Amino acid sequence: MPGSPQRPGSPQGSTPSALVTNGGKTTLTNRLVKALPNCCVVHQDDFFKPQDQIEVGEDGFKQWDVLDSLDMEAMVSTVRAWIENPVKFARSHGVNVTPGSREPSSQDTHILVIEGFLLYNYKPLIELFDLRYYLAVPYDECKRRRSYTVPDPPGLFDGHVWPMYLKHRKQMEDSGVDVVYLDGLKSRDELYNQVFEDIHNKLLNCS
Ligand SMILES: Nc1ncnc2c1ncn2[C@@H]1O[C@H](COP(=O)(O)OP(=O)(O)O)[C@@H](O)[C@H]1O
Ligand SMILES: NC(=O)c1ccc[n+]([C@@H]2O[C@H](COP(=O)(O)O)[C@@H](O)[C@H]2O)c1
Repeated sequence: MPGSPQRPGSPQGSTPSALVTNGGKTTLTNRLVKALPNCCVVHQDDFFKPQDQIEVGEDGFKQWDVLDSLDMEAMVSTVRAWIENPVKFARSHGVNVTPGSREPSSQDTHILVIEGFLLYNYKPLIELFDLRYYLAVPYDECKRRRSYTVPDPPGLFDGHVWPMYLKHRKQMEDSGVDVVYLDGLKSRDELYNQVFEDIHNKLLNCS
C-alpha cells in the first residue's frame, strides 16, 4: 500500500477516509473511530461556508462541490491543533484517551481520522496525512444513495456534483498523490475489516 507510514519518531498517525459523496465515508469513519485507540475525527462537512457565501455558477447551480465552498484554512488549523497536542485535542472533543488509570502520555499512539469528499486536492492538507484512502462507488450507485434532509435541487447531481467529482479525481490522479482505493460496493463489514486491519498493520503494530 502506498502512503507514508507513521512519521519517524512521532507517536501519532493521521488517517483519512475518503472520498466520493455518499460512498460510505461517514459510515466507515464512525466504525473506525469507535474501534481505534485514542481516536479523534475531523469531518470536512463541518467546514462548509454559509449558504450565502456559496457562489452560483453559470450553470445556475450553487457550487458546493469545489474547494472554494469550504474553509480549508480552518480545517488545516484544526488538524494542526491535533498534531501539536493530540491529548488536549481529544479531551476538548470529549474523546477518552488511554482507558484505565494510567495518565495519558505523549508516547501513546494517537490517531486522527479525517473524513471528507475533497481531501486530496488541497496541498497543505495532503501533506499532513500518513495514510490515505479513497472510497469510490460508480455513478449509478452514488446517485441512488444520495439523499439529504434538504434534498438536492433537480439536476444538481448530474449538472454539478458528478462532473466535479470526476474533475477532482482526475486532478488528484494527475498530481501523483498516493492513495489506497477502496471499493465502496463492498459491504460495510468488509470495508471496515479491510481498513481496520491496514491501519493496525501500518500504524499500531510498528509503534
Ligand atoms: N458499504 C455500504 N454498502 C451499502 N450502502 C452503504 C454502505 N456504506 C454506507 N452505505 C449507505 O450509503 C448512504 C451514504 O453513506 P454515508 O456513510 O453517509 O456516505 P458519505 O459519508 O460518503 O456521504 C447511507 O444511506 C449509508 O447507510
Ligand atoms: N445541497 C445542499 O444544500 C448541500 C449543502 C452542503 C453540502 N452538500 C453536499 O455535500 C456533499 C459532500 O458531503 P458528503 O460527501 O458527506 O455527501 C457535496 O457533494 C455537496 O454537494 C449539499
